[in-house]
This record gives sequence, structure tokens and C-alpha cells, in this order.
Amino acid sequence: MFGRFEKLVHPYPDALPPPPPRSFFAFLWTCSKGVRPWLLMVTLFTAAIGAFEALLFSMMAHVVDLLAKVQPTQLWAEHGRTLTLLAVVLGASVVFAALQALFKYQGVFGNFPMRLRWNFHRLMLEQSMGFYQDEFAGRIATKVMQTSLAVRDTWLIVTDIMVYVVIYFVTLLAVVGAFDLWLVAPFLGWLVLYVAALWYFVPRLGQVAQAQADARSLMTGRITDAYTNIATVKLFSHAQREAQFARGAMQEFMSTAYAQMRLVTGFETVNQILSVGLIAATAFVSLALWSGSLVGVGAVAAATAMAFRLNGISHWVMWELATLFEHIGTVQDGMATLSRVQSVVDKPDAKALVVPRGEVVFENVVFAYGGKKRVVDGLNLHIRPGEKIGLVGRSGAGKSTVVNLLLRLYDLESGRILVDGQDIAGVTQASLRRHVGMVTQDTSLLHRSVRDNIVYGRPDATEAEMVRAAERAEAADFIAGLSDAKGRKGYDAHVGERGVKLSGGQRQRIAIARVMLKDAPILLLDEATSALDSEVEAAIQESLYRLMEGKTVVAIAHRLSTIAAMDRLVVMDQGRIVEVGDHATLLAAGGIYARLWEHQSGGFLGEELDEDGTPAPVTAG
Ligand SMILES: Nc1ncnc2c1ncn2[C@@H]1O[C@H](COP(=O)(O)OP(=O)(O)OP(=O)(O)O)[C@@H](O)[C@H]1O
Repeated sequence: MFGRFEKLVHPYPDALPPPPPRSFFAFLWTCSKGVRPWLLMVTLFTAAIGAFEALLFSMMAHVVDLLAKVQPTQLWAEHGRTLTLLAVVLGASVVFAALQALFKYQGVFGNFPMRLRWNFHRLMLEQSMGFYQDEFAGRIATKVMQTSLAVRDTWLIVTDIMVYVVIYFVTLLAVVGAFDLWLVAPFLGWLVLYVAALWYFVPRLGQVAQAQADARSLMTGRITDAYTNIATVKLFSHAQREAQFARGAMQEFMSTAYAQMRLVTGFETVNQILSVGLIAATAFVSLALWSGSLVGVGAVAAATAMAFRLNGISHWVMWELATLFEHIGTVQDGMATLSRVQSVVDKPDAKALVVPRGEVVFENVVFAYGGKKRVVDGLNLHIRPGEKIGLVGRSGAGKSTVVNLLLRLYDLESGRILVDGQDIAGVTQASLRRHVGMVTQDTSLLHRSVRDNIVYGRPDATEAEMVRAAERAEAADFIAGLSDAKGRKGYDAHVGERGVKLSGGQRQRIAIARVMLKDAPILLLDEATSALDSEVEAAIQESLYRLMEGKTVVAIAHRLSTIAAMDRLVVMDQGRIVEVGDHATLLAAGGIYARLWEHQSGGFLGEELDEDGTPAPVTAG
């Protein structure tokens, strides 16, 4: 039976929804897709329960009146049917409450936020690199988690708790009104004052909660920052300073906590005064009516009991309203990120890229990060199928940017990039990236096993293919010796967050193995061997050359010796190509390349290439 209700809302729908709208109510409404019928069921049963609770007092009054009139020995004989009916009504209320709980807890409570997380997470994975460079990864994750919960709670507070309160109060007025209209007066008077108190306190509590959330994230941010950069903190012996820095944020948090607690004490007191006033007024009015024989004892008991019960409810409502404001704040905050329109998107008619040859053409490519200064400025380059290009230039010349543009991590300002004649802006991003293998300078690995990290390049690869790739990347030997804290060894060992448990060179070799396994026709190497020592580099260079066979390659390296043997070297400066040629031609030309080479080789400008065409390795200066 639970299972049936648990399956009402599918937490992982297949279809990826478009980014939700950016206005608050539209956002909430869109988020509720797939859950609405069940939210409505919760509302209906809650309304029934609210009405029932108030009617319970009327039933109680009825029983009390019976007791006042009937002889004890005659009670069952005369009123047995009425009492049985009351027992049946009570029993029915249990069924209502159970159904409400099933819809609410089994149907909505867990599934609704998980459905939102699943959708938001997939939307975030589709976001461009630019998006992630503007936002902290941790903040995005927090927004995905928190906003999902806040959307659920906003819906539930409105459709469940508020409905309960309204129905309860309306029924209550009807019940006391049925005793005598004068009895309605204390409750209405209380309502006016209570709403005025809410009017005053709830927005203030909402504001202070918002300030507190900001102060909390500042405090957490400072503390996390210190832990993340613990090496720097220790290196400079700044533990004290860090502690003081965090204390500043803690104090800011405390000031919001004090402000909040003042409001709470204020409201608690006002609420208590109102409740006592209501009980006293109800007792006074009902007793006065009873003295005039206008109502029975039952009405006095029921009206006073209702006044008592309202005391508890009024408390609860204030807190629910205050958290509602907090949730609204969280939703509004998360909305800005989660409803961001994706910037690099597949065209509706995008086809899969086909790469029979591997020709790459840059045509008048212009690009600026965030539309500001041009980082690539009118770049034209024709890379023939199977050609190996070395991209050279000073730091900041735009080399990595060119490589990122070929992967379509960003969209161009103008111009086109063609792969085998197909504009990469018109093909699906997934198909483009399937055809491109890339090894970058700072490889971070996923916190999974070594095997999982390598087969990330080709999930359907066999074990033998995976091991072969590791061997070719000179990684097999050190992998055999790996073990993690849980005793997993070799390819099963987990590598730690971002691969921190491995050395830079080891990480790099796993990354190279991954790309070897992927075996894509276009290969991009961005400082691929920079983290390796000379011995390993020499060994890997061999396998990289093997990897490059038959592929179109664009390689960036600061250590020019590693790319000097490429078919063509392209020298960039300030986003433009300034020199093109092979190693010898560029040296002879005496331009930027010759100067860079001179720096690195200590002035041996005319250095000869080895027999195999590779210049003797030199270390960067
Ligand atoms: N995500 C980014 N947002 C804004 N500007 C960026 C971004 N990435 C790079 N830049 C800027 O673009 C310019 C080119 O950077 P790029 O990384 O392409 O140079 P590079 O030639 O690869 O340098 P290096 O050799 O140091 O890696 C630099 O001025 C850099 O500051």
C-alpha cells in the first residue's frame, strides 16, 4: 500500500524540462509539474481534517449537553445511537488523516524535491563553461539542494498548513456562531489583533532570517576557505589570523541571531497576551450567555476549549509563516541561478558530427570572454586532415582559448569553425566532443576508482582495452602499486577528491590513458606533459606520438622542445596568428618563436634536431 503512494510522483522523469521561468510565481508553478494532482489531494484531505477538528468541539458540546440532561443509567438506552454515530465519525477521521499522510509523506514529501533536484542537476550539467567560471561549484550545488526543498515547503505550507488553518477557523466560527452569534465576537476580535501581530512580526522575522542566511554562508565560506587552503595557511603560519577572520563572520551571524531572538520573545509575549485575552473573553461571554440561559453547558465547554486550542495553533502559524518567508527568500535566491538560460545550446535541427578525415578550419574567428576584450581576434587557420600543429605563444596569447573554442565550450562572437566542412555551431555538442580527445595541464580526476576514471574515455571498453591504454600511457606500473584507505588496490583504488591522492604526473598519465582509450580522430594537448618528469615524459612522448598517428592534432606546450617536431608551428600573439612554419623556418625568421626558443635553450639558437626530427629536450627557463 505504501508502495502505491510512493509511486505517484516519478522522481526521475526522462524528459529534460526547459529552464524554468524567472518570475517567482511562474517558477513555483512550473516546478510543481507532475505533482499538482497530489498536492490537490493533500489540500482536500487537509481541509476535511481542519473542518473535522473544529466540528469535534461541537460534538463534544453535544455530549456535554446530553450528560447534563439524561439520567446516567439511561444514557445508552436513550442516546446509544448518537454515541455510536460519534464513534463512527471519529473512526472516519482516522481514515482521512491516514490518506492525507499517505498523499503527503509517501507521495509528495520525498519525491517532489528529488524530482526537482534531478531536473535542476541535469539543467546545470547542460550549462556552459562560462557559467561555471562565474559561479562557485559549491554554491551551485547548495542552490540545487536547498531550492528543491524550499519549493516543496513553500507549496506544502500554502496548500496544507494554511488551508488547514483557514478551514479550521471558518468551521470554528460556524460552530460557535451556531451556539450564539455573540460568541463569535471574541474570536473575531482575537483574529484582528492576531493578524496585526503577524503583520508586524512576520516580515521582520523574514528579513532577519534572510540576513542570517547571508551571515551563515559568509561564516561557512570563511571556514571552508581556510580548510580548502590549509597548505597556504600552514605555510604562512596564519592559523590565528584565519581564526580571527572567521570570528568576524561568526560575530556578524550572532548579531542576526540576537535580533531574531528579540523578535521571537516579543511575538511570544504578544501571542500569549492575545491568547489569554481570548480565553478570558470567551469564558466571560459564554458564561454571560449561559446565565441568561441562552446557551447550554456544552457551548461554554466547547467555546472555551476552542479558545485554548487556538493558543497552540497561533504559535505554530507564526513559525510556519516565518519559515514560509525564509523559503520564499531561498527560492528567489536559487531561481536566479537555476532558471539561467543556457548560453551554449544545440540548435533545434543540430545533427551529429561526422569526421571521416579530420580537417579543421578556423575562419575569421573572433571571441571575447563575456563580450569584453577580444582574446581571439580574426583568427584564420586551416589544419589539414592528420596534420599536427604546435600552438606557441607567450602566456595569455590566447592558445588555450583557441582549443576551448574548437571544443565549443564557448560560442564565437563571429566567424566559423569547421570540422570536415561542418560548422561546429550547427552540430550537437555531444557528437563534437565525442570526436575530440583532450589532455589538459591540470587534470582533475573524478572521486572514483582508477578504472572508472580511465573508462570515462569510452565506457564500453573491455578490461583488456582499459589495461592496454594504461600501459601505453606508462601508468600501469604505478597503478599496480596503488591502494586506498578502504583497502581497494590497483585499478579498484579510489583516487580521492579531484585525484588529490595521486601526484600531478600520475594524474596526468591516467588522463592520457583515458584519451588513448577514447581514440578520437582529433586530439588536443594543452600542456599535456607539463606535470611529468623528464624520464616519464620521454617515455610518454613516445606513446603520445603513437597516439597522434593518423589523427589531427593541436598541441600547446610552453616547453617548446616537446612540440618543435610538429608538422607546423603556429605562433600566436594577442589573439592573432603572427608566425606560421616549421621549427627551422621559424628559427631562421628570427621572430617571437626564435626569441622564445632562445630563452629556453639558453641562447643556442641554431640547435640541431635529433635524428628522428625531435629537438633535444631542454627545460623551460
Ligand atoms: N574564463 C575566462 N574569463 C575571462 N578571461 C579569460 C578566461 N580565460 C582566459 N582569459 C583571458 O584570456 C586571455 C587568453 O588566455 P588563454 O588562457 O587563452 O592564454 P594562453 O595563451 O593559453 O596562456 P597560457 O600559456 O598562460 O596558458 C588572457 O588574457 C586571460 O586572462
